[in-house]
Amino acid sequence: MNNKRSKSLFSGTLVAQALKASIIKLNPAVMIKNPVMFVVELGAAIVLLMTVFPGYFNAEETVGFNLAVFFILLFTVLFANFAEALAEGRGKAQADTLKRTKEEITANKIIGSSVKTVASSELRKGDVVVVSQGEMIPGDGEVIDGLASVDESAITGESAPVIKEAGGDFNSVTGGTRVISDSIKVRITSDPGETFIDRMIALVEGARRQKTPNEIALNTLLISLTIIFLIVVVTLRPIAAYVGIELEVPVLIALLVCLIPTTIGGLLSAIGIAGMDRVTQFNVLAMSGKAVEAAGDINTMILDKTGTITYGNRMASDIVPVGGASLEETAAWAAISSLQDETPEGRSVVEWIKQNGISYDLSIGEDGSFVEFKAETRMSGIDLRDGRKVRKGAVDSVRKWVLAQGGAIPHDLERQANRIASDGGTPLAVAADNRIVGVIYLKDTVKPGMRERFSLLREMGIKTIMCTGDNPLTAATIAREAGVDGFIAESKPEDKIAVIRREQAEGKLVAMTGDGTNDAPALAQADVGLAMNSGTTAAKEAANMVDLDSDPSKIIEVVAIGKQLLMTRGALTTFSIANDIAKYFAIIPAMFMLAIPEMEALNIMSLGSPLSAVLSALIFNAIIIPMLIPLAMKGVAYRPMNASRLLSRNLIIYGLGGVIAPFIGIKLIDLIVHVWI
Ligand SMILES: Nc1ncnc2c1ncn2[C@@H]1O[C@H](COP(=O)(O)OP(=O)(O)OP(=O)(O)O)[C@@H](O)[C@H]1O
Ligand SMILES: [K+]
Ligand SMILES: [Mg+2]
Repeated sequence: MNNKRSKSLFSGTLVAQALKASIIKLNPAVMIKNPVMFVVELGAAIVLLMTVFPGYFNAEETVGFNLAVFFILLFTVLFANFAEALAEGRGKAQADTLKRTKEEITANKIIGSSVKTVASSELRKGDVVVVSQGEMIPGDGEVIDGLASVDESAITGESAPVIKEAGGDFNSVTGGTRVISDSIKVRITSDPGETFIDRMIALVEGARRQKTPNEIALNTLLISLTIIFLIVVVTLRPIAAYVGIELEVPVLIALLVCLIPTTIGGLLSAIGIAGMDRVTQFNVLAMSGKAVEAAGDINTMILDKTGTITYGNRMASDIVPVGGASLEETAAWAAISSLQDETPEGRSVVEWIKQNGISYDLSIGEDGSFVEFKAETRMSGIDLRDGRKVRKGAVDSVRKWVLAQGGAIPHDLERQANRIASDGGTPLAVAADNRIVGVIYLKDTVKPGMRERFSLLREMGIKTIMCTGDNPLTAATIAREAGVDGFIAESKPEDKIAVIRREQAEGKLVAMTGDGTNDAPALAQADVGLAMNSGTTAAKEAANMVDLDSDPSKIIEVVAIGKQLLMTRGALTTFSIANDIAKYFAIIPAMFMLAIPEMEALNIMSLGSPLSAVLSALIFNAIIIPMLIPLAMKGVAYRPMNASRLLSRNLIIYGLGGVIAPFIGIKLIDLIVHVWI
């Protein structure tokens, strides 16, 4: 995984800021948002009162013990606050860097036929500005005229400039990035305060962080456990009193805190924040924590062929005449149909012909009207001024088009096209008027390592479906080569949304990537929609994640990060609850030994004294929180495997580990504590 923005987890300033924040967070009005920890804080307050006014509570003999309990409880809360503050701190640091790029800049706003200099904060949706070489783009928008190379490193961290041009899928620009050559006219698409950088700042700062449904469910469980143990402990006192055992309030509070799920209660929000942070470090902006979690639960992943599974720079690598045409004739028509086709495919056709030294009469194409490539028609070409029409495109589309013109299909077309397709290439048929003259061989290569990545996804139980506008034979070849589970060929943009709906109807969660305006509905429909930063504004607004590096295959890693987040939360919950159960067995005998020394037989751990046993359990309960902070922040070690194997593995490691750890920990702490008591 690339980690361009990664900062050290425990850098000095971050720790110092987090320490300060953990004290500020002691404010009960803030603590109440974390009910488990709020109970601990309340317990600390009660014990403090008993320490300060011992006479009032009949607690003269135990002032020292009470004071110790108070401090341990206070630190338990501080440790939990520190975990959260540390997780938040990294986002805050990142937000500060972003804010610097947001400083007020001036904009050249076009009003009528004149240009007026205004502050960027005065720009509103629909305004048009000119941005020239060296200037900062004053707001998010779409290029409506011109072409420029733009340095987007302020938001992407990537120093290589990107080309932005009017029309097509590369027209969106982001405020705060810089034009480094040429000049463009930009129509502003967002009002102040709602720009991409604003959203990014809010995201990394966690300002809009809301609890996810999973977190809410887990929190409800933790609160229920807390209430149950509160009832148990409160009723324990009269029951014990009935049989003649008097249990001191601080001891009962210590028992309560040991029993309630403080470990996960203290780390829960840090785990969530750190999970989102990992996605951000990976240069992907997730609009919500919910999106990251959904990524972890994905069952089906829809991937484009061209550019996602393959490199996507489909280049003409051969031209094959059919129907008795000569190579020169075929090449000439291929070139003329591509003269104004600015797609990489179109440019590569002209380039191939030039490189192979084939000359043709350029003037034929003069004054013709260009027919742009569209995913719907799967063709591009030109209508010549003499009335003739030239097309190139997907073989079945061109075939239909020629038949509609009253033409015939050469008998060798299918053989040549199939040969190219079964090689994994894309055949483009070339037609002049009603005659098919040949086939262009567009070559594309599957990115290395795809097969391994898809088999990892399969192990995680995720089905991959490749969607392509290409013909079934090419699609099948690439699908086989890349090792995807299924494919859909000759798919139009609207077919993607149909696939998503079909999968969702079966109860599956679906992830997809996209960049075009026509991907927007599908991106919105998918549970996880990852838009490319290079893509259109519509795509970026519909998606719940944006990849700043515009690498569609990153969706695979995003899913892994989501899984890791869910696993980390599950593992630490298991560990926390297992811990509490173990502490129960350590502390209960000690409590009763306090009242009835004959119960010494229960002291199986042979702890120093009842008081030191209680304190040791409480100290262990506190320090386990900071000890687990690195794990909460970095996530548990992640290996792709199926859900049930993962569950049993984690139950063994974190469940069994959670039961054993307190016995060892408490025993060790008791050896030290006992010296003082
Ligand atoms: N510039 C072009 N001129 C004419 N036809 C083209 C051009 N580019 C692509 N095609 C044809 O149109 C088909 C659909 O292209 P499109 O870009 O929509 O899908 P794709 O790139 O093949 O698939 P994917 O959805 O995986 O990106 C291609 O398979 C090809 O046959
Ligand atoms: K606990
Ligand atoms: Mg495409």
